[in-house]
Amino acid sequence: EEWKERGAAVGTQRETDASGQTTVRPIKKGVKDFNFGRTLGEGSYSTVLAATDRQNLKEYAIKVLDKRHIIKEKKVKYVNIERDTLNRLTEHPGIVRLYYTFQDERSLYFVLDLASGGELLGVLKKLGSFDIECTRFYGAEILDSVAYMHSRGVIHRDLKPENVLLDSNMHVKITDFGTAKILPDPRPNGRNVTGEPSGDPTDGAETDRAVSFVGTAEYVSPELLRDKNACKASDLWAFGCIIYQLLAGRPPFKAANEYLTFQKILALDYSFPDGFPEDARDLVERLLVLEPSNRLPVEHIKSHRFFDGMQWGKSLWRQKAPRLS
Ligand SMILES: Nc1ncnc2c1ncn2[C@@H]1O[C@H](COP(=O)(O)OP(=O)(O)OP(=O)(O)O)[C@@H](O)[C@H]1O
Ligand SMILES: O=C(O)[C@@H]1CCC(=O)N(CCc2ccc(Cl)cc2)[C@H]1c1ccccc1Cl
Repeated sequence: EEWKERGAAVGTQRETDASGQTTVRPIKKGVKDFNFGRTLGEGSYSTVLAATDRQNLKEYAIKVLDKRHIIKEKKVKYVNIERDTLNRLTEHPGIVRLYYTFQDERSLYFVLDLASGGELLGVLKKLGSFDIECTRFYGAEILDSVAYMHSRGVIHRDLKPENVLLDSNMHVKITDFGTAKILPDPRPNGRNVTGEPSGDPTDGAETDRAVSFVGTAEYVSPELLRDKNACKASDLWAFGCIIYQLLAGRPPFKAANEYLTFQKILALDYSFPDGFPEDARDLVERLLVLEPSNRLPVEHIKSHRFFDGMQWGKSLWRQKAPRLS
């Protein structure tokens, strides 16, 4: 049962011995169960390879981490956070799913959904910017995925187009949970247990230990810069930056270096290019708000006029992705 709640091994195998005694055990996969293919990308501590399961011919992305490098760089904590968050986020189409973990003497392996469409950032760079229809669709899928994460007590903390991957049907697959914040299980007494940002700035704050992580400069929220506290609303700040960037082709806060970018964020120093769509502008203005508790909560974002007519829930994920032109 332990492995089930960890969610890491999704398969089970049944073995019946001579005496007819059947035991059900989690499937233990290993390197030899896969044919490794092309390199999909490299991280600071990882290499991600395409791989095929030799039994069911399913294709996966396998993230390989070198143990010595992880230990040397003191990143063991991030490995455990990535595993724990992925084990919590197992029931949503917009989140890269973890199927198995295994290891050998040199490496750790995470067997993940293959997102063969690459990064949203790559598509955005190629097109320059998105039209309203594409921004609505990708905004909706990202928001739906963030809402699910928050309902499971996970704050991503580094949302950005680079971490929004695309699957073979060009639907969203959010990745990179090594720097996420896992909230203690929601307290029953009056806390906002639906996972909605209660706007309470200490909601998910890392009050128990010094925050060592700050996200990517352009998407970092003011509260993280000011009080070193990330909360669910910090992901909604990043979401606002992403909506702006999809339509404008650049993020709202970008300066010559990180320090100047942080100054712009803390001063809310940004402006909209001419022709920026009115409805989107109104939405972004309600998200890029310095006080986390004054940001539009998820349910209000879903009913904002920018998303008028959007089908939320399962049909969002069943519809065809709009052609990116
Ligand atoms: N599930 C996946 N499917 C397809 N490609 C992936 C998948 N996960 C990661 N990649 C690609 O592999 C590359 C490395 O990803 P990885 O998460 O290992 O490191 P990273 O988070 O990008 O880098 P860093 O660790 O420095 O932040 C990325 O460019 C990403 O686009
Ligand atoms: O939680 C798990 O899935 C197992 C549990 C047993 C185990 O030993 N590991 C590896 C722990 C670990 C983490 C970092 C380094 Cl550098 C070395 C070992 C975990 C592991 C195995 C493979 C891939 C990732 C992880 Cl966290």
